[in-house]
Amino acid sequence: MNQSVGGIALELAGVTVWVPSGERLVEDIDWTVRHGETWALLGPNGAGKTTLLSLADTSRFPSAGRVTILGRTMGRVDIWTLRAELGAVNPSTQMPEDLNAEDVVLTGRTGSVHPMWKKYTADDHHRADELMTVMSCQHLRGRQVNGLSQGERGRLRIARSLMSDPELLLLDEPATGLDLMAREELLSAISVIRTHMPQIAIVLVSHHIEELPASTSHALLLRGGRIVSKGPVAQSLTSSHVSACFGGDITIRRHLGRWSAQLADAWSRKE
Ligand SMILES: Nc1ncnc2c1ncn2[C@@H]1O[C@H](COP(=O)(O)OP(=O)(O)OP(=O)(O)O)[C@@H](O)[C@H]1O
Repeated sequence: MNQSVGGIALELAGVTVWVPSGERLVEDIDWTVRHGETWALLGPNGAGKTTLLSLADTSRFPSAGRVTILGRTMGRVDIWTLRAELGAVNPSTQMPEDLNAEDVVLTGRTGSVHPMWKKYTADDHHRADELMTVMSCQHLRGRQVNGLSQGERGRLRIARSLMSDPELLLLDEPATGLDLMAREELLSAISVIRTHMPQIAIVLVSHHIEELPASTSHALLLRGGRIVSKGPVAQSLTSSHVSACFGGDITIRRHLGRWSAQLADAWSRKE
């Protein structure tokens, strides 16, 4: 299903998730992600980010409320069909170490761990090549996974997830554990996706605002399972909201599209 920019990709309405012990992991969440938007899902440890992402990738059902993904409401749809239309990227996903990079990307076409050679057409090979260029990993084409760095693997995983032409891309802490250059290469590649796929909706989970790509258009800040702020970054990603979210007097700055955070008293001591 090809959606146009502005249409709803993901909608959570009155969503609460609780566990058998009665603990509420997220509560009263209303959240709409539209095609063409890149959302950052931010919050401290235990805020509920993974819980929200697991609702969006269909691996968890809400205890109350409604989750609608690409026009289909959870509980009324075959989740396997829906899952095939999502791009969900988790840095802990293993790739067969003996495959070369292009083959790994191709497996995204069939959603399989190992290549299903008979199913790939010349167009698939061409698309894999294009996506490796988008994610700045075309030079890795013939290299085996076991020789790739964490940053290279991260870009490859995203290229692989784009092979199914997902309308919704979910990125779980993509920059965690990367060194400075690998992080910067990954974040600029994520921004480039937007240029090539203007209609795709992207949700990216992070603890750190320094790890947000410049293309981030919206943010949802969570604390203790509840929303602190949400909406376009100019309104939601402010010093006061980030301070309330992480607990501290935090000053946010934006420079050349990217964000940085500093404790306000640390800043005043420097001056
Ligand atoms: N199955 C469970 N049973 C009980 N509590 C849980 C369960 N899963 C998660 N929690 C709790 O729910 C809260 C939210 O967890 P979640 O993993 O969504 O947070 P998070 O923002 O992703 O955290 P982190 O940044 O540390 O990954 C945490 O307090 C966590 O301990």
